[in-house]
Amino acid sequence: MSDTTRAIRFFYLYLKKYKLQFVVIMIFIILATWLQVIAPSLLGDAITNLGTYVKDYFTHQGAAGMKKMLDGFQPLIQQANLPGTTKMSEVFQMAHQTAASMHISADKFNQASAMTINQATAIAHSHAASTTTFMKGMWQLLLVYLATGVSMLIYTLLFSRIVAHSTNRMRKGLFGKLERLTISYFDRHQDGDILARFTSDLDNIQNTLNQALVSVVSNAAIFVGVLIQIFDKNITFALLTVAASPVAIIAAIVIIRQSKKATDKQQEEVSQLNAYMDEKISGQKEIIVEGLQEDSINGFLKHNAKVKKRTFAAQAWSGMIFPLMNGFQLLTIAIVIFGGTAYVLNDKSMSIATGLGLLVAFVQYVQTYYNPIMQISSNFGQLQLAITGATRLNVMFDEPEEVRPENGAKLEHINEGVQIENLDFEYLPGKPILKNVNINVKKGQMVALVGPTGSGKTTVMNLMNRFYDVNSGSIKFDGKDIREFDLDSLRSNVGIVLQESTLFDGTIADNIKFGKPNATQEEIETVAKTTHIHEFIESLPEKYETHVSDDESVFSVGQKQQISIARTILTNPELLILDEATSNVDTVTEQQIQWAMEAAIAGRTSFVIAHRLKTILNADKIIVLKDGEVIEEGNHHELVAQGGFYAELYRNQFVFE
Ligand SMILES: Nc1ncnc2c1ncn2[C@@H]1O[C@H](COP(=O)(O)OP(=O)(O)OP(=O)(O)O)[C@@H](O)[C@H]1O
Repeated sequence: MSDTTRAIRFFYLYLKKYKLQFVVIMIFIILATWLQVIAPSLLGDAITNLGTYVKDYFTHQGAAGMKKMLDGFQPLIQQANLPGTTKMSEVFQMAHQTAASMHISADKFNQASAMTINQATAIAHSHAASTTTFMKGMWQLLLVYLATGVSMLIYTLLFSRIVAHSTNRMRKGLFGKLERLTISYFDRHQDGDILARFTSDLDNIQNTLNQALVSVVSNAAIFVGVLIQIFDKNITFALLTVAASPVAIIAAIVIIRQSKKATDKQQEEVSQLNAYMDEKISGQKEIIVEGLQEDSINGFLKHNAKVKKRTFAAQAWSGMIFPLMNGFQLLTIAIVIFGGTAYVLNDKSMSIATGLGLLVAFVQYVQTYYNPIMQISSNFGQLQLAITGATRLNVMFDEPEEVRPENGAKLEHINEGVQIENLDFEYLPGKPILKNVNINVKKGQMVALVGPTGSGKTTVMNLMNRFYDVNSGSIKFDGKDIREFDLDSLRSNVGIVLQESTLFDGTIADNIKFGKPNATQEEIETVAKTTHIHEFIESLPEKYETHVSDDESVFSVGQKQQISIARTILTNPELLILDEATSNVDTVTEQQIQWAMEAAIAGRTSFVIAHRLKTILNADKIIVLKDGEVIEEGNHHELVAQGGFYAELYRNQFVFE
């Protein structure tokens, strides 16, 4: 499936809910388009009406009208030799008398005067009619502009609402998905990359839906509407209007293609720069320790220079489209004026006012015709970003989720113990990590896992609460495969203290009661006392209400682990897995961690991944792992007596410490 098809499928899934709103939006887009299309025509008509109105106005008001009227009376007035100030009724009266004295029959006189009066009345009527037509045209135009604005406002508001709702649903869906993903997804993806899906990818989709999509749909409608309208109005003028567009469209396609290539390269460079910065920010302490700041800056400058180069290229290509289309628009206006004037002058049957109206209307049409082409081409880059965004979100949505057994049994207690049987596991196909591991632990026993780095100790822990599932063999609680338990109940009964503890944004109290939000202050303080961190917390000005986060912590690494142990004890898990902190901690903290661990382990079935062997001297069982295999098993004295790998390890560490 192509990226565009996947993106369309993605948008369909999220937008199909708003079918009715889309129908209303389409109605208003079509209405606004139709109004915009007829506006130039109405403007042309108004110009024609204005011409007639002005002509009639002068005919009626000006010299020509007066002359025409007076022409009829001229011979009579001259013959009567009257002063210029005489009123028309007096003139008429006198003219009548004079005509009688000149032996002009009353009939003839009446005929002549009636002709004059009719002429004046016709002019007055024509003037009144053209005034009404002109005013009506102006009102129509005003209403059309007003209705266009209102229609655009309605569909834009409706669209904004849909966009806000749908992107909100996308964000929620994405976060929900994130929570359901397997741990291996997080192993394979950098934090920055995951975060980018929530920020830049969603932003691109939101901006495109908000601006570009409405614009593309309405502009495509306007384009079709203008085409129909111009060919309906006048074929010669319409042909003149579209004459240059094939060349314009070919030029636009070429530029858009180049622009897309340049934008892709720009984004590649931007993501490389981001990855570089991500790496340097998280490793800043090491950079300072090693005095590598200058190298770090030089590396940054190299990436930044590449981004600058690619950004310029992308901007140059995408910036070209607008002036180019503007040029085609101006060229077409010139074609319409020259070609149109020649056509109007050649067509004897067309009045000057009609010709002028057509010219004005088509100069307007050229703009309405090119505007959509310009808008669609300039929105293409934004559309491309949204397609990329939707594709990236789709990829995340398609990731496999944790397998949750339907109607899985609720785990409440572990009454007999934990059995790991013939367990094989590999993270990556063809690279076995654990090989035929067998461990049997009775309820309440403490088992220690020891072995060199990379021997698979943490991996055993990862399998115990189903971060990963075994490839073959099984892990059983009281003889029941852990894959048959409801995942939430399994995890809430398996407490894990990780080597590197995390603090969440909130107070110290919030952090301790993380796994049991309704814990009382008394319960919180009890576990803090058990893990020997209470006194330190009490020494802080705001005590348990001190604000902490993973970045701004008041705790040392060892103290963080004490908090983490307190947090785990509070949830009172049936099985405890403890990965001892390897980081250098001072002897006082080490002793406090040791006490905290002992308090956590007491009476509980537990696995301890030990790095300092003195932590596990009292373990009921010590499992020695090497290259993913159990090579020795027994308690401390038995293993020392065996004189094998463990005895060697113990001797080395003892000498070292
Ligand atoms: N997510 C992963 N994807 C692929 N390989 C992994 C992953 N996690 C660990 N490994 C590999 O599995 C092997 C066992 O790792 P594991 O973390 O279980 O060792 P460990 O005994 O706990 O080491 P350490 O004492 O250093 O914590 C190592 O070779 C490691 O590189």
